[in-house]
Amino acid sequence: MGFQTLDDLTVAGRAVGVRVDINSPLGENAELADDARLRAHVDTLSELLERGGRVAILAHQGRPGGDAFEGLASHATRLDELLDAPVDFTDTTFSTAAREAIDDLPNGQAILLENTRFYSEEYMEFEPQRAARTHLVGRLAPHLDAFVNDAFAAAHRSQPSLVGFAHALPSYAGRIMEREIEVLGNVQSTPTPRAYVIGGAKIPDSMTIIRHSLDQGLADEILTTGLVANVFLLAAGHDLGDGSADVVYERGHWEQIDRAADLLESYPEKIHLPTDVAIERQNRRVEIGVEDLPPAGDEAVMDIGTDTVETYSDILATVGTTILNGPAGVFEESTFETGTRKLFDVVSDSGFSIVGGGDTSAAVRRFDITGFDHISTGGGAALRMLTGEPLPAIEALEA
Ligand SMILES: Nc1ncnc2c1ncn2[C@@H]1O[C@H](COP(=O)(O)OP(=O)(O)OP(=O)(O)O)[C@@H](O)[C@H]1O
Ligand SMILES: O=C(O)[C@H](O)COP(=O)(O)O
Repeated sequence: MGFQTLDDLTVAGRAVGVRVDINSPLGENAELADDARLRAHVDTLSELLERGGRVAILAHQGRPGGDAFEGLASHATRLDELLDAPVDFTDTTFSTAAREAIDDLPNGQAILLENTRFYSEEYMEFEPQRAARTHLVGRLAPHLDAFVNDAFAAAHRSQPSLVGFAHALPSYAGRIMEREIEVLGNVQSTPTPRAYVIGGAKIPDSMTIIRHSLDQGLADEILTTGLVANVFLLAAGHDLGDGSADVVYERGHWEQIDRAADLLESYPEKIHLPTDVAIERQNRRVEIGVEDLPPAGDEAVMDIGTDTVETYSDILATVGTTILNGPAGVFEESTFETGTRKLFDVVSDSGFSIVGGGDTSAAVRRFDITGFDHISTGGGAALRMLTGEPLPAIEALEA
């Protein structure tokens, strides 16, 4: 690995800035609705605190203008509960008060600084050298002895707190970052044959993963589900009816049908499409074979069907590794959760299994499925890593 880890860092008595990704779903009153990302960082934070570090935690929440763009007070309260050491909060990020609070931190105690994206520069992307000259990094770095980046889920952004500190201070990968790079960056070393189960709604990213994994010889089987499968079914000449076609069209994915058609032409034996699908008819789930498409009126394809789950399970029983990204259907609705629940269950029992994606992880938690070998904390970051794209925050750690 071309970067240093916590094993290389002298912690006791030193002020350590730690960038985490605790960007989380919020409830109606802007309170934390899911603490999974906070729990994921407990290992790194506890280790630094137990080793006597004075820990200043940096994080973002939401995007400027978005619904989830809120402060981090409730995140601090939850971190304080999750960690054995006290976690304070300051409602500014790099003001005099915030910097004094860092200077005054006793050994083994932490403070969470306010949402980094409250400051305009943090929502811009820079080269590390330039990011080091932003107000956020420029004002905080002199109060820190070292920087730890554990925010793998945001590693695809070259924003100041993610790449600038790495230029200004001795820098180290946190435990999440280390493990994600080890697993997602070494897919080529996992047991073969490999199946990629690709679903969900991020069609362009999914097409890129499928193309990359097949062209690089990483994938032996591609099992398509979710909206991704709908695009492949359209590319294969199936008429999905107005309901599904409208969804693909409204989300601007119409041109992705050509990419799917090219993939089917290049790899006809490796790419698998659903043989049956679930549609909504009079508020009930009805399964139909793809030969019976299109459904009536604006009925939309919302899930894969039972036969497809069985066929895919037979393939998964023969592989050494499965990489899973994206739910198999609209799992948020109980009528259409079956495909996702059953298929995820099978994947969790098959060889070595890697799961990535925010909604995918949410589905894993919702159905309480255990047994996966690696559940990535990242959505976009995991996707990019799986397609072989460099991630700026990791590159900054390696520089
Ligand atoms: N057939 C379908 N029609 C419409 N939406 C679908 C269908 N199948 C799955 N979805 C939707 O796909 C969404 C999840 O897709 P997405 O690609 O965002 O997952 P993810 O990769 O796990 O998440 P992220 O990349 O955001 O971290 C869910 O909201 C689900 O309802
Ligand atoms: O949730 C995520 O994917 C990360 O926290 C990055 O958030 P962003 O997509 O708003 O940059």
